[in-house]
Amino acid sequence: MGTELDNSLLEDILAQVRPLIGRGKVADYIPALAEVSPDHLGIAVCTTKGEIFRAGDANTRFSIQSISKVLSLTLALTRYQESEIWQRVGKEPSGQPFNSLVQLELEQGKPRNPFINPGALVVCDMLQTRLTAPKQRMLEVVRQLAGSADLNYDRHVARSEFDHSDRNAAIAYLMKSFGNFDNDVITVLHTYFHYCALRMSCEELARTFVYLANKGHPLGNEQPLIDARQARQINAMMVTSGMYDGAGEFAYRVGMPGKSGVGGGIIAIVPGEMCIAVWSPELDAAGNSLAGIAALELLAQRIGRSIF
Ligand SMILES: NC(=O)CC[C@H](N)C(=O)O
Repeated sequence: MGTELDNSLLEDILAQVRPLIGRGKVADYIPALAEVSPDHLGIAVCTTKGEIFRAGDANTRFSIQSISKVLSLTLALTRYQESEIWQRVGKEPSGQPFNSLVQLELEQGKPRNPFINPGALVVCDMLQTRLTAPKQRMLEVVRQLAGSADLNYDRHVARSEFDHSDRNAAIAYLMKSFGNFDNDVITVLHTYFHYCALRMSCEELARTFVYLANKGHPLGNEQPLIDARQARQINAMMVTSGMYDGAGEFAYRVGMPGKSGVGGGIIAIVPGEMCIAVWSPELDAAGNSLAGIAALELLAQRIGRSIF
């Protein structure tokens, strides 16, 4: 075991990683994301008992981007048989950038996993089929999980991504050409971009995703969102695919299931114990938060946690 977890430990960790700001690059392929100041740095922890620890900009909301891919998969698991999902999307790491088209063509339009863009687009296509109002439903679920009734989409970010959607549109149309996409591409892109444009703080993220540390049980809720086995399976896929082409490095340095977004957020899970959320907008070459990974690495060392 290591140092006890408290707010001052988190403050200390942020002070240690702050000098890394300036070494990464804020995502600019979605212009609205480039408007965010690179100086933000926040961390929050939510334990399965509901204790919250925080430091820095833990309560500032930002665009969660691909962290939403975990939420869309979770929602799909509540609406579909598992076999229906896994016949359309795989469970293997891609070893490619999150928005790559190459593998998708070679593998007949079946995405490697639900955490790269093609996989998440297929999952959103499935949600579009089964939910009458997929954007509204997601908001209800996330507001409930985070305990924040005023959580919302950042329409400016969603619009900006829609205006620069050629690559994601190409991915969706390619899958449609292989028969792995049922709904209107533009409609599904719209849903997907809104999910990515959810604005949440580290504290809200840590509360929201603690169900993955708690056998599928959201905070303060007797009813599980998904079952314990499914929570374990999502964690396993986060280890292999949650950080794209940086998954190996992240497993090596941090040793926890993690999921990143190009807004600079990362969630990490210590099964049975806690969810940690970090935010620093500058990214490394794989599109993961540079200082965010460093903060998680330090925290894992200081509290002596790893799943390995
Ligand atoms: N890795 C990410 O966060 C990418 C999400 C982003 N909305 C995209 O589709 O490109």
